[in-house]
Amino acid sequence: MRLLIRNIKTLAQVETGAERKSRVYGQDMGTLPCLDDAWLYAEQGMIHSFGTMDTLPAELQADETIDASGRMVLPTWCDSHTHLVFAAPREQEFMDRIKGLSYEEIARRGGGILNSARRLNETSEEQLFEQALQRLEAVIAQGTGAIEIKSGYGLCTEGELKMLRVIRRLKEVAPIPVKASFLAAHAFPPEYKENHKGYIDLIIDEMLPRVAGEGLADYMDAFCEKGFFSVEETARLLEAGLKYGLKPKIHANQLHRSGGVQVGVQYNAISVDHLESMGEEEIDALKGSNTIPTLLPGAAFFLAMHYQPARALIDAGLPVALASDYNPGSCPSGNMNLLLSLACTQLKMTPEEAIHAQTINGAAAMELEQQLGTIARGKKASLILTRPVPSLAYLPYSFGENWIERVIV
Ligand SMILES: N=CN[C@@H](CCC(=O)O)C(=O)O
Ligand SMILES: [Zn+2]
Repeated sequence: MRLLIRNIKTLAQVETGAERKSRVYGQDMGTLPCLDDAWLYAEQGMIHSFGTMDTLPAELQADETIDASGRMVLPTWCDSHTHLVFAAPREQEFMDRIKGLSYEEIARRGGGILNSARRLNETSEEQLFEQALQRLEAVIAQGTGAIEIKSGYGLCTEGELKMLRVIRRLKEVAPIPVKASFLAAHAFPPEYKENHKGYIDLIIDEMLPRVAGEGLADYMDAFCEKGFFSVEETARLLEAGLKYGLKPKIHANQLHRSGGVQVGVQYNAISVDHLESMGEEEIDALKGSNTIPTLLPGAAFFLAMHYQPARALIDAGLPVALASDYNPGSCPSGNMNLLLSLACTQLKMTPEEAIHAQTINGAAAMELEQQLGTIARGKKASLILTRPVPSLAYLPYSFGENWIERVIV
């Protein structure tokens, strides 16, 4: 299949140099390389060539030609943090929070993640797969071109394996890359409430060997948080994961300054995610590390918490990523277009910074930066074609409007 898109008003996030970017840091995030009045040619799903219309080769033959007059083309979104496999929504807790209960209180009363775990363990693999596939198709239609999905609602060996097998099936059928993270350390199940060591032993001695044995996970995750997994417990889990080749990618500093960022950096995590609760020490720890600070403003929005300090992280020269955190408790939306608006309005990121954070830096937070995240020769032709729009800034500006005409993955 050969595809030619011509008369593109703006082809955004292009890479023209010989060297590939692996991520974009700090103030460089403020500039988005674009070509106006452009064309793009793809063959067998890969970007073959692109340029400005005055350079379009006359002999180019295509099976499909799109006239993109007035429209923009961007790389698809890379959503590096989701909990897309779950059994049921939790709108009752949403109502409880409206009435004044906090997310932490709901969790202490056995709701929250434990509520999702009960429901998941009552649901068959087949049903979970069908529901998750529908959600995946819906987010692809909203522009997501790569996604990471976590386990973490099983909280027992069979439940965790069931979730990871669902993710494996999604990998097999999805038209986009899917990465899997093993998150048994999401909450302590009730029977281990007073025996944390017992649950961590179970994860390390029983679950991990089976997860690794079946090749079910790419990354090791843990919810490093007050009332959940301590720094010491997280360290033990990350070390165990590394022995099986699972690189860390963790939940850190959502509700408190938990030490999660520092322990993630210590174990060379691919990313530390959430970061609502940050100070200078955490930012210093990230400087000079390879760990990507991944911000999840959808969760801060939905839980009405304070937002992540994106400006301070960018000013510190860090390669900030944005991800949806799609899950039934803290962010029941995987819409990356809405996230773009939140990043600009609440985190005070510029549209250019937010686009870097949702494309190349999101790709890097899943180790997919060689395949996705920019418009570059040899990368996947994974593209968002907009409707006619006046400018790039219009995309986050017109929040809630569907400005996507077509997603090509
Ligand atoms: N905070 C931890 N985990 C998820 C939410 C899980 C849930 O509430 O179901 C998150 O990233 O926000
Ligand atoms: Zn999460």
